[in-house]
Amino acid sequence: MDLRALVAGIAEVDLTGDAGDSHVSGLAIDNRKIAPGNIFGAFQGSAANGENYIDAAIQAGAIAVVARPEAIVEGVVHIKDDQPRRLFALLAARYFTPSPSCVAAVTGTNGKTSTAELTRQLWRMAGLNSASIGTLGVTTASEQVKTGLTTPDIVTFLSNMSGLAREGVSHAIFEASSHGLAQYRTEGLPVQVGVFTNLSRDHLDYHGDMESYFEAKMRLFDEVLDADGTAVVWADDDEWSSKVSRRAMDRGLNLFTVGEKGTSLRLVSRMPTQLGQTLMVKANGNTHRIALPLIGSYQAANALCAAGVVLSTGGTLDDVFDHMQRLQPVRGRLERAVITAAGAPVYVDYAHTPDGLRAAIEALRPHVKGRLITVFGAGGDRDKGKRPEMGAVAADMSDVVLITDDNPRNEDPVAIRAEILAGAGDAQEVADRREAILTAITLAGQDDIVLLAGKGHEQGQIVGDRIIPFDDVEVARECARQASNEQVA
Ligand SMILES: CC(=O)N[C@H]1[C@@H](OP(=O)(O)OP(=O)(O)OC[C@H]2O[C@@H](n3ccc(=O)[nH]c3=O)[C@H](O)[C@@H]2O)O[C@H](CO)[C@@H](O)[C@@H]1O[C@H](C)C(=O)N[C@@H](C)C(=O)N[C@H](CCC(=O)O)C(=O)O
Ligand SMILES: Nc1ncnc2c1ncn2[C@@H]1O[C@H](COP(=O)(O)OP(=O)(O)OP(=O)(O)O)[C@@H](O)[C@H]1O
Ligand SMILES: N[C@H](CCC[C@H](N)C(=O)O)C(=O)O
Ligand SMILES: [Mg+2]
Repeated sequence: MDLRALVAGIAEVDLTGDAGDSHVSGLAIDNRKIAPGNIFGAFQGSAANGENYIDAAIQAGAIAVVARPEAIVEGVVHIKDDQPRRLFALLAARYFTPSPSCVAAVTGTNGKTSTAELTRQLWRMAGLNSASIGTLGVTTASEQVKTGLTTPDIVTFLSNMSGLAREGVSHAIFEASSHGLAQYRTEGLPVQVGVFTNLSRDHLDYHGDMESYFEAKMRLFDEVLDADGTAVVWADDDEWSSKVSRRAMDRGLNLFTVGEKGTSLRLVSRMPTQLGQTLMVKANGNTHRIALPLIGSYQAANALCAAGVVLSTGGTLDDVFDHMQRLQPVRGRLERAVITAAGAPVYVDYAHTPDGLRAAIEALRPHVKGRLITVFGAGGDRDKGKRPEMGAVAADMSDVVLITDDNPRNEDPVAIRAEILAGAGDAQEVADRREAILTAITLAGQDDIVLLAGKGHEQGQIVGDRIIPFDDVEVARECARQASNEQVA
């Protein structure tokens, strides 16, 4: 495609001479990734100003630069816009084609990865070639490739979407994080369904306050979703659900509400069983019984949101409810890592917000006869205000709490732990995560349950710029072996 064709109808650009005839060979938002013939997107970011790299991008062969009108672009085409990220996304979407014919997006503080993964599974069980893009990476039926972020940058996102379509994927769902939405990382391709799971405290370091955080999420329904699309809304978030539904209705979207207060899929009752739960769900006037093989009300919520997506994209009630009974667990979400020699199950969960921690503990509580022992920390370079709140939730709802490290990044781990401890009453502090896990496992008796929260599927502990290999599930198994050997010795 030449530059003239790429910008036509999207941007007003001065293409005097033969500039419009240049062949566009790709797009990049980082000058270090520019190849000859690329278009460079120069954006002002939170750590750097991309406009400072315009000259370097041109040196590397950029033929055009998308940037604010006031940026200085010399010698190549300047594609000017006050919102360069938005305009760049539109050009990238025209470049990276085709895309899967059916695309859905999920936003919310917690439950995005789970809802995306469960939707992918339900589509697949319906015989569709499906994929998801999110925290776990790009996932298809046969492989998983990490991207590093929940919502990848726009070039990675759109190039992956078109790659999936070329491989035959017809149905794709992606996680729209608030950072991703605010930075226009997922624009340009048609999105038929948007899901809202819930909103609670997280990422206030970036968004400032809850209203701004909420508004960032609402871009999904206000702008990203197709005008004739469907909003699947979890109806039981008392503070935010009705606001989301109203936004969706104001824009004339189809509304599909799910939950105890939902009307499209009404959760009538929920009974925990040993390895899962029985849901009674009312839809189209009939009540259906679903044996969901996942524990915890939060997993029921995510599974019902996933059902909402599939039902909004052509699935039938009977099929979807039947398939829900065969869902596989999502990696690192209430994953049972091991049962200790004493008989205590050890669960790994990705809870990294106060509300997530509450949800994970509530999920396990019906299964605890003795004590619930919770081990967790909080990530560095992230919202500090959530730390004492997480401490308070863990202390109020667990019988024993061990505070440890979770990705300190560039912060002092001692200070992070102190901030959690400020809300956590008489919680114990065990700095080293492996030692904390071993302590919990050694403490746990046959009626107890251990919860290792915060890292879920993660494979490393981020300390400064280093990533030290660390997998909660593996470490739990190793510690269980060690504790058992020490008992025998
Ligand atoms: C705060 C944040 O969201 N940062 C992300 C964002 O940075 P930014 O746009 O502010 O960019 P910047 O680093 O300030 O640089 C500005 C521009 O200059 C360019 N640049 C920069 C340096 C250089 O040498 N050359 C160059 O061209 C950059 O490519 C960028 O376009 O875009 C970058 C490029 O895609 C990301 O790498 C970066 O992720 C950082 C590492 C990060 O930690 N992000 C986290 C907070 C994040 O995005 N998390 C969300 C939510 C997680 C969840 O709750 O699920 C996610 O979606 O993962
Ligand atoms: N519907 C829900 N309601 C409350 N808590 C939930 C819900 N779903 C998940 N959680 C909690 O949040 C954790 C993370 O879940 P998941 O990975 O699905 O969320 P996410 O929104 O993708 O998170 P991230 O923002 O890191 O991408 C879970 O391990 C669980 O503790
Ligand atoms: N996507 C979330 C993941 C947090 C996971 C936790 N282990 C941490 O490092 O804080 C974030 O970037 O805030
Ligand atoms: Mg996620």
